[in-house]
Amino acid sequence: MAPDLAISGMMKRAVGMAKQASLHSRAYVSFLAGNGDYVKGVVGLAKGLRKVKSAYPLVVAVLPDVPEEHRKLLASQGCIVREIEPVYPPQNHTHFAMAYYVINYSKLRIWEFVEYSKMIYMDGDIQVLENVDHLFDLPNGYLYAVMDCFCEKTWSHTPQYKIGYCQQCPEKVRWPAEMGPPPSLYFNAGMFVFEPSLSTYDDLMNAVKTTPPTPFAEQDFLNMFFKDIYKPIPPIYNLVLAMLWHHPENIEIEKVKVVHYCAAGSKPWRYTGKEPNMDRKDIKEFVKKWWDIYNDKSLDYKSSSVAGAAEAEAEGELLEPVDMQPLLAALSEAGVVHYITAPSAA
Ligand SMILES: O=c1ccn([C@@H]2O[C@H](COP(=O)(O)OP(=O)(O)O)[C@@H](O)[C@H]2O)c(=O)[nH]1
Ligand SMILES: OC[C@H]1O[C@H](O[C@@H]2[C@@H](O)[C@H](O)[C@@H](O)[C@H](O)[C@@H]2O)[C@H](O)[C@@H](O)[C@H]1O
Ligand SMILES: [Mn+2]
Repeated sequence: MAPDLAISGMMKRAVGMAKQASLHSRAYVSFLAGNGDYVKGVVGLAKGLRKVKSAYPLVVAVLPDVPEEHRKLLASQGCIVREIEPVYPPQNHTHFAMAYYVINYSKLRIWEFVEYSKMIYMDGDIQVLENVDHLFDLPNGYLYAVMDCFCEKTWSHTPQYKIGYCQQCPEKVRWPAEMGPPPSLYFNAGMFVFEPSLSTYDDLMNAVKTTPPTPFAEQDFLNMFFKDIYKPIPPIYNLVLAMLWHHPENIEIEKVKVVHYCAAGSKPWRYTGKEPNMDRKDIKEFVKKWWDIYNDKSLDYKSSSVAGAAEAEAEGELLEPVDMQPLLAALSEAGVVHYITAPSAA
């Protein structure tokens, strides 16, 4: 092959690697605990992100109790599996809205994933229907998430539920002055855009040790902790399904990009249609969308090395390992200075 062609091929690879490396400073991240069926949710999310051609990988923070078989399944779907240690809130007699919520405090470990400059957290019961990579370009320094709704029975312990107040419709039942200031804007912790940081992580770990647990566990805690830098984003980025029957006026269903199957009975992999609201046409359609993605074999992960090598083989050009140093030197002379230097050959 003529030298200039060889160089251009190597240039392409170098830029590709640098792009890939710089892309790697961003990732989606989910969370998996236990040996139950939530792994299906995370596999579904991995396939959904592939379907919308997201440019970023999906990291999955797994607790030690996630079996090897589930970790292998996630890796086979292209996920980057990272084991984390559990995080427990201080002991007290709080009744969580759902008993299992206590394990959700372990989500806080993702602030330690500082090899990524920006991440989008998504619960395993979330599905992405349209590409939302542009959220990574939101200005740094804030936590972005969708406002939650206080109208489900799970909120019956709260003053806002008792008086029928919800931040989704603050004019409908006004917050009475005699009850002091209305609650701060409150986000659903099933999806949020954040920046990993060791100092924030340390502050979170210290704060969680001294903050009495409350019914919505880590979601309440995260809302307290990030109160001053929380920025609401539109509900199309995390459709908490209960919004469909409590606040349909706030939802443009055809514009929904991310669906959060958090309403009781709405987890697609356990769906029976028997719980309240689960026989709704829109719920059935969202559950079907989830299953269509989950069952779509064309969305299974084909590892780039396998796929790439197969394509290269097909093009009669086997991918040889390339010494990137001369190229990176050439790139730096050409002013492409922000590349990640290839690992030294030694
Ligand atoms: O047994 C469990 C329970 C929860 N989760 C993870 O914790 C997240 C939060 O729990 P869930 O979505 O059930 O809470 P909801 O949003 O329904 O309140 C899930 O999406 C999973 O990612 C898990 O992996 N195993
Ligand atoms: O551990 C607390 C959880 O609290 C949140 O779920 C709730 C919340 O959305 C309520 O508003 C709904 O009424 C309820 O159904 C739903 O389960 C998060 O989605 C989840 O990730 C996790 O933080
Ligand atoms: Mn959830």
